Amino acid sequence: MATIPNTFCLPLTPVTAQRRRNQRVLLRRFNGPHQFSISSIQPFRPQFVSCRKLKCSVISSAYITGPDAFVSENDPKFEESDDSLEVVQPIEVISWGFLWKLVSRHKLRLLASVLSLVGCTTCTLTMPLLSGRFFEVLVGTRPERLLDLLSKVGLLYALEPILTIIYVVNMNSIWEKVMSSLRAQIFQRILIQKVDFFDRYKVGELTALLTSDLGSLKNIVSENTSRDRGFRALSEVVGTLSLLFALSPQLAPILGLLMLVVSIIVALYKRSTVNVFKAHGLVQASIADSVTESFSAIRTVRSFSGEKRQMSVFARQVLEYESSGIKLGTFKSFNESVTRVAVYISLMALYCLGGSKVKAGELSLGIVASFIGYTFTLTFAVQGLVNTFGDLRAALAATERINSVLSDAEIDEALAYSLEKDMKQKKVHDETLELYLVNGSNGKKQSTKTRYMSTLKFGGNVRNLAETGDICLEDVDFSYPVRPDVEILRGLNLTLKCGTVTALVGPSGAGKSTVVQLLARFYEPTRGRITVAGEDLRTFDKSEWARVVSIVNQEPVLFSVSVGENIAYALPDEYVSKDDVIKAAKAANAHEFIISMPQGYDTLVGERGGLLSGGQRQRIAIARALLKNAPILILDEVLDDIVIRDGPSALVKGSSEPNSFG
Ligand SMILES: Nc1ncnc2c1ncn2[C@@H]1O[C@H](COP(=O)(O)OP(=O)(O)OP(=O)(O)O)[C@@H](O)[C@H]1O
Repeated sequence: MATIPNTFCLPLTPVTAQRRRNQRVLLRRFNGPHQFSISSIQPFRPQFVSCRKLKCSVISSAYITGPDAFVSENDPKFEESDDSLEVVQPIEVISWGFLWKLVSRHKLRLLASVLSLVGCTTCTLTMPLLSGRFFEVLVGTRPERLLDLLSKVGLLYALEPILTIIYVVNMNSIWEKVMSSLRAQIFQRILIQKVDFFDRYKVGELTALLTSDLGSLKNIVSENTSRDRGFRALSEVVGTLSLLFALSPQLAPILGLLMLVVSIIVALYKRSTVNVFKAHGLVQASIADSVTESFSAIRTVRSFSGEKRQMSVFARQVLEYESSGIKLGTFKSFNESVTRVAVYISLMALYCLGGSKVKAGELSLGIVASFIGYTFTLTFAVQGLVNTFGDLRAALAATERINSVLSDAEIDEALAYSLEKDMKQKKVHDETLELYLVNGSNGKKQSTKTRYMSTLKFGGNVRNLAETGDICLEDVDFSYPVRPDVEILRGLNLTLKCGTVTALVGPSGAGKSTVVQLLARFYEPTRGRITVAGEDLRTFDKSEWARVVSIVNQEPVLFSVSVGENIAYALPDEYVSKDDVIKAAKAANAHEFIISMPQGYDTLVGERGGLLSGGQRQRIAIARALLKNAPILILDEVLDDIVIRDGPSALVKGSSEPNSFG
């Protein structure tokens, strides 16, 4: 494993006597391969500055994710792209155009769906007509053989289910494929947001976008392919009305009126329940939120005996859910009975008017019987159609929610470009990623991307620079985007000398971890710049930069896979041999405890690594960082007794394992 030219420790707070002793150990031990320096950082007294200034400095269309790079000389690469620095309008994640683009990729299935829909509707609408004829044959007013008529009815009964299968299967397949692409696109879109986006939204809210909101969109087709819903209901309503006016212009208005009344009733029902539905949905979401919070913080709940409190919070929400559910039920029952009343009135009108016309010989018995059949067809179809409109409205609201969260949020352009570049150059060999390769509908965005991608410096350079050059923070100011009026860093100048270990010390909240986040480019300075070998970090492809920085965080997070897989995550796009994993674990002094676990490297670590101790988690995180073999290693509050061995170079923080350093 290569040496670590730049090592940056961020450990020492609060600076207790014990820790001071540890620092000395650190110093003594590092007088070998590395030089060691300690920089101190003082908390910056928060100042309230004008937000206007900060807002203006954000250039959303550029790959520069903070303000303009502070470059002493004119950089031709920046000038080339000047004309495209105008603000790009927020791009809707889900638009009609994009949906159509996804749907139209399945033209054959679409054709099969349309043809089978026409077939199904024809069968359905012919049935009441044949029932009418059946009565006429029975009473002898129609000179048709009963067997012929029954064979026609039998044919329709056989055809309709077959066509229904073709229709439902194709519609579902198209929509499932569309939804998969959409889900993948939205997941990717969330993944490439700037880090402050994740400071703004709770995980539960983001999860809801991908689950319940996209679920509403999915339902618009998957729950509306049955006979009385969606396109089938629409085609039945249109078909029935046309047929009725052709059969009997005198009776048709009765059913036309029925249709109007039923749709008004259902629409009124929907409208009056909008708020109850909304409240119901919100309570449902907050139940999910509170369940996630209770279970993920189960140890905190236990340690404070907070079970009763959590139970009471949950029960309050469940009761709210129950009460909105009961209200919905009451509305539903009114809707059902009023609709029935409308149907019965229409039937009575049909019996009276139709009966008198049959008696007067103006209308055949078969037509009146068909009309009675069409009454039910029309009622179910209209009800279904209005319900489908309700679903459509829910889907539109969900789409609006997704768009409002994601369209205005700022994508981390630098990350998006490098990810797209990797995928386009097929650097990532994974067939499942094909799902993400659907271009959005915005061509302008594409051309802006391509232009900015060309302004990034050649990626291969980054590693060389990081291995040989100092890292300098030059006059850096920083405020977190969620609290733009609180300055965390002001005018910070710091040099991390190449080939040395630098420790940053300071009181809690001074901004040490913030410096780490800036070095990792999770955030960009609000003023000033960070350079490596004199080059502004913002001129580098973000993924390339991520490859040259390894971080072990204060609270390292592990994935709920095996220990070995967690270490191998250092190189997520590459094949990592078990030998390399073991070598890294040994260097991080983690090998012994790993092999003492029941399944060794295959032991599962649980959610967020919860089945391991904090120290074990950190050792695995260090092994992961070492396997990455990045030229810059950042340790943020690594436990005092953690020892890293790394071939000729090593970093020790803490002194409780005197024999672990060779
Ligand atoms: N994501 C964030 N959004 C807004 N403010 C933040 C965020 N993270 C940290 N802060 C604030 O920034 C300040 C500096 O925090 P930072 O974590 O850098 O301190 P630190 O020196 O590393 O502290 P410690 O030694 O306790 O870890 C604190 O006041 C903190 O509240």
